[in-house]
Amino acid sequence: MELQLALDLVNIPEAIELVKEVEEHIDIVEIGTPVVINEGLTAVKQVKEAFPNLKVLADLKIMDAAGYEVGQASKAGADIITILGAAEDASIQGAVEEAKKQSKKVLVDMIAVKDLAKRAEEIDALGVDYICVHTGYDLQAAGKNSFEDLQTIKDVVKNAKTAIAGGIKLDTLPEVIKVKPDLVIVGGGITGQEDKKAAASAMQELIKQG
Ligand SMILES: O=C(CO)[C@H](O)[C@H](O)COP(=O)(O)O
Repeated sequence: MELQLALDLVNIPEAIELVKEVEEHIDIVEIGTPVVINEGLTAVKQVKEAFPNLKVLADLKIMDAAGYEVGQASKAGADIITILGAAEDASIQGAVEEAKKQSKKVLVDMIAVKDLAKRAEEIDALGVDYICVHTGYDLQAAGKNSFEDLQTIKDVVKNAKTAIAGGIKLDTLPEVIKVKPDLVIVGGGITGQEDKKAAASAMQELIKQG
């Protein structure tokens, strides 16, 4: 099980400072969608250059022109690129094809997908690397989470790794770990803490214990 730090509400220098604090406790650093919107793919490039030993995920949440966008993110140094589960199969296939060419990985974000089991099964057959259940900020605000959804996709996904994101904190992490995702994605649960290093370290420890 790996730990991904999601960076959403920072600029590039802040992202680099934050990763410095926690780098020994994380496996993947995510350049979040708001950061890419604000700063462009140069955020991916600069973070990858600063931390060549960490995997960098570009959270582009691709919906169309997938092959091209995966290509651009790959050029910038992303190791993993996200596409939406709601995208057309042709787009997901395009993303997978380009990622394979570039020796990169594709994570499918299932945010807003209604029939999770059916879509996860379909997407799993398209050869993606990760399928991620995700409660975004707008539904977190309404008190929702994806903990039950993780089991739903684990029941049908046979090939891809499974991942979960959305409001995971130290006190809810044990509930997530019980379902055994391959990847746990945490933003505010680390970045919103006074002692970010301690939060990341405690999460890493729980994950190691499985
Ligand atoms: O993709 C995202 C929002 O769309 C976030 O990166 C993801 O939800 C993780 O952040 P947090 O743990 O703060 O919810």
